[in-house]
Amino acid sequence: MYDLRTWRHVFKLDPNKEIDDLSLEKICESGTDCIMIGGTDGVTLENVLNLMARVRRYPVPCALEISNIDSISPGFDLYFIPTVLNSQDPNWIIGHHHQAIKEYGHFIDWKEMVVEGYCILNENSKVAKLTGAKTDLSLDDIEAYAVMAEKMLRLPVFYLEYSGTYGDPEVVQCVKEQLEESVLFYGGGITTAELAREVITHADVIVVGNVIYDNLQEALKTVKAAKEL
Ligand SMILES: CC(C)=CCC/C(C)=C/CC/C(C)=C/CC/C(C)=C/CC/C(C)=C/CC/C(C)=C/CC/C(C)=C/COP(=O)(O)OP(=O)(O)O
Ligand SMILES: O=P(O)(O)OC[C@@H](O)CO
Ligand SMILES: [Mg+2]
Repeated sequence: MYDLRTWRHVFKLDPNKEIDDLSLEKICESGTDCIMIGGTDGVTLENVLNLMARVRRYPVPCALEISNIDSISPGFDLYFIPTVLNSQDPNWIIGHHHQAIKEYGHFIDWKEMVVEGYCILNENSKVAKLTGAKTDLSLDDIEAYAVMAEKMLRLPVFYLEYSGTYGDPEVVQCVKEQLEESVLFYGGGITTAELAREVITHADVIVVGNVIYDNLQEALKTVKAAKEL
C-alpha cells in the first residue's frame, strides 16, 4: 500500500502539544511523505482523534505511532508499532504488544501495521526513561540491534532514536551499512535544513518532531533538504 522505501521525510506531531491551524496547514502541505501522530506522554484518545481529524483535511498520509493501547483509534492510513529493542523491560519489547493482540487481535488489519525496531540512544529523553532503555551502547551493540531487527526479526523499520538531541552521523552511516532490507529511520534533534541534509545522506528516512513547535520555518525547510538528495 505505502512503499516506505520511497519515503525520505516524516513530520511527527505530538498530540500533547498545541498547534494552530495555519501552522498545521503548512506542515501538511509541506511535501513531507507522512504525518506521524505520536509522543511519549500525555497521549490520549481525545487528543489523538482531535489531531487526526485536523490532519485529515489534507491529502498527506496520516499514521498513528502507537504509544499506549487506550489511544488507538481506527481511521489512520497506517499504524507504526514500536518495539524498543534496547529496553531492559520486556513490556516495551513485547509485553504491551502481547496484551493488545490478546485483547484486540481480531480487529487488527496487519496490512496497515508497520513494526519499528527502536534503538533509543539519548539517555535524557522521556522515551528512554519511560522504557528503561539501555543507552550506553557501543557501536557494535547498536549495529547488532540493527542486524537483529532485520535478519532475526525481519522488521520493516529500524529506528535510531535520539529524541530531543542530534545524534552521531557516523553511527547512522555504520548502521545503514548493516541493513539491506529494513528501512532506516533516524529521529532526533533535526533543527535545521543543514542537519537534515547531513543525516539524510546516511538514513533512509528522517523524522522531524520538536522543531515544528520551536521554529516552524526551519522545520519546513527540512522537507526540501531531505528530498533534494
Ligand atoms: C485500528 C484499530 C482500532 C486497531 C485495534 C487493534 C490494535 C489494538 C492494534 C495494535 C496492536 C499492537 C501490537 C499494539 C501495541 C501496543 C503498545 C502499547 C505497544 C508499546 C509501544 C511502545 C514500545 C511505546 C513506548 C514509547 C514509544 C517508543 C513511543 C513512540 C513515540 C516516541 C518515541 C516519541 C518520542 O517522544 P517525544 O514526543 O519526541 O518526546 P518529547 O515530548 O520529549 O519531545
Ligand atoms: O523531536 P525530535 O528531537 O525532532 O525527534 C523526532 C522523533 O524521533 C521523536 O520520536
Ligand atoms: Mg517530541
